[in-house]
Amino acid sequence: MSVLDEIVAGVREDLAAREATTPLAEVKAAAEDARPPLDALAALRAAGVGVIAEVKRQSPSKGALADIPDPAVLARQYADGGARVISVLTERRRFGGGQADLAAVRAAVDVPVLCKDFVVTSYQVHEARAHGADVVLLIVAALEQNALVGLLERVESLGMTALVEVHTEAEADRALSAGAAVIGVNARDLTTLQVDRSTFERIAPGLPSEVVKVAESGVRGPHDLISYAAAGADAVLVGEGLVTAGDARQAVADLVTAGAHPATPHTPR
Ligand SMILES: O=C(O)c1ccccc1NCC(=O)[C@H](O)[C@H](O)COP(=O)(O)O
Repeated sequence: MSVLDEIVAGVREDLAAREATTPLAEVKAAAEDARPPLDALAALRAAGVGVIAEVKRQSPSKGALADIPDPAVLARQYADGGARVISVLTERRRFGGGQADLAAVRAAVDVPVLCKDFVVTSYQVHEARAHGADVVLLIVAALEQNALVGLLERVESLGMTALVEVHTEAEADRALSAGAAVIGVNARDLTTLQVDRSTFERIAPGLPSEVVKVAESGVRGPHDLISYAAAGADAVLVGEGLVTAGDARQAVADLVTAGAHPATPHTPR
């Protein structure tokens, strides 16, 4: 069983427990009552290379990364530093997150918020919206094509944006045929957990120019953002490099400055 399979199996168990206590109708009603979603697509299409800053306590590859007792505090630092979107890892078993983190971050900032989880059913999409998500991650490797198409439609029908994550050219083709407008190329191989930044350089040039391209994983400082920008990134998604920085606001601001610098390559979408 791959790491991804193990994570998804745990997610399904946790999901079954939530479904047993909170019926879908209740989650849908909460989603309808939630503050309307922010336009993350517009935010990601803004000039310069944007920063998606992630609330990440721990990970399968690194174990414990940061004690984050109040994700709202960290999210405010990210927003003050100029993050365009804030990503919240809501998976519990391997990342130490939860839906409550998402709701806390949503209430604390005015930028779009990404629900970063291993979404396999529409229940989770409604749940994400109910907790204030504006963007939902869909990982191609975790989904059959019919499920990917259905979940993407569900995300968009609720007014949110789907960030569709790929690791290979074949997955990128599936994301495009599902209709993804925002594609994240994750440099972390979900089998070995190794980060190889050249994955983005290999896959991004094959994506249509109108697709928003997000480089995920492996950004440890402005030089990595600039390399990803040179390969066509519109945004970078950063977790470890920010949660382990002494000053999260400054670490985001340094990336944002690099992303906005006239010498940093970027083609407006
Ligand atoms: O981070 C992991 O170890 C990991 C393992 C298995 C599946 C997903 C994983 N991470 C999720 C992410 O995509 C990253 O949190 C995100 O891209 C930020 O990466 P980084 O800046 O390298 O922390």
